[in-house]
Amino acid sequence: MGTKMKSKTQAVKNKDNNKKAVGNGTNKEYNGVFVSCTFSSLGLHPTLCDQLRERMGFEGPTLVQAQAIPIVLSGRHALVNAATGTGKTIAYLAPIIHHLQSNEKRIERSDGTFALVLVPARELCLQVHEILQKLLHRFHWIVPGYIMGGESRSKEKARLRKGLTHWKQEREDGMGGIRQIICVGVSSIAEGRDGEAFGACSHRESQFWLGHVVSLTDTMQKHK
Ligand SMILES: Nc1ncnc2c1ncn2[C@@H]1O[C@H](COP(=O)(O)OP(=O)(O)OP(=O)(O)O)[C@@H](O)[C@H]1O
Repeated sequence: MGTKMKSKTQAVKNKDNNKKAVGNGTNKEYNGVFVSCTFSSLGLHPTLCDQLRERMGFEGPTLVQAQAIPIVLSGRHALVNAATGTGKTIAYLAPIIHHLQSNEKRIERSDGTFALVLVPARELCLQVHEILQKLLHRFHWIVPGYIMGGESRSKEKARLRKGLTHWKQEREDGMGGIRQIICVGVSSIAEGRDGEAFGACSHRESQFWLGHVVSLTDTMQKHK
């Protein structure tokens, strides 16, 4: 990430909030949800765009992806609020992969964890992990993993010992060294704490917050 971290969170509210992207990935069937630009025009790496097309079957971005991806790529914090099923998962995963693969010196497992995604449910954790595995097919040096309650602790320990560049977990602990934090379903995670801040979201909407802990470029420089 070449830009300096800015302190303000950029709020992205999908104007077409009621329409869902759920489907087989064929853009033409979902007019109003998709925009006419391409993933590469948003600034994403060509290989990543290929993966989105070939592995996921996505020919172009949804509206929320087109609105959020350039903001996240620019290094700003973002709070994205849109109807469920509008494609928010790719809106935060694609920029993370873009940044992690963009360093001249490939990151290694021993460099530690760079990004953490906090999700409110086990099922979602597994879904996000599955998407990451597909998107990372041609970026084999970026290793995804997950930690969640009810799993074998020894397996989790073994995964952590080997090193995870990108991992998801259900709870917030052990965050040292992480540069990007994504909270999915912020209102459910924040419930009982400062949940009121997100009280304006209706039940048909969900949101994620993505924060840059420090500029990833600065971190990468240390490893050169
Ligand atoms: N660019 C795209 N082109 C075609 N289909 C897409 C695109 N982006 C996402 N989808 C599909 O849309 C569906 C919903 O995406 P996703 O789960 O990311 O939405 P979401 O906004 O994160 O939903 P939720 O708020 O429920 O977590 C999925 O089936 C996904 O494969």
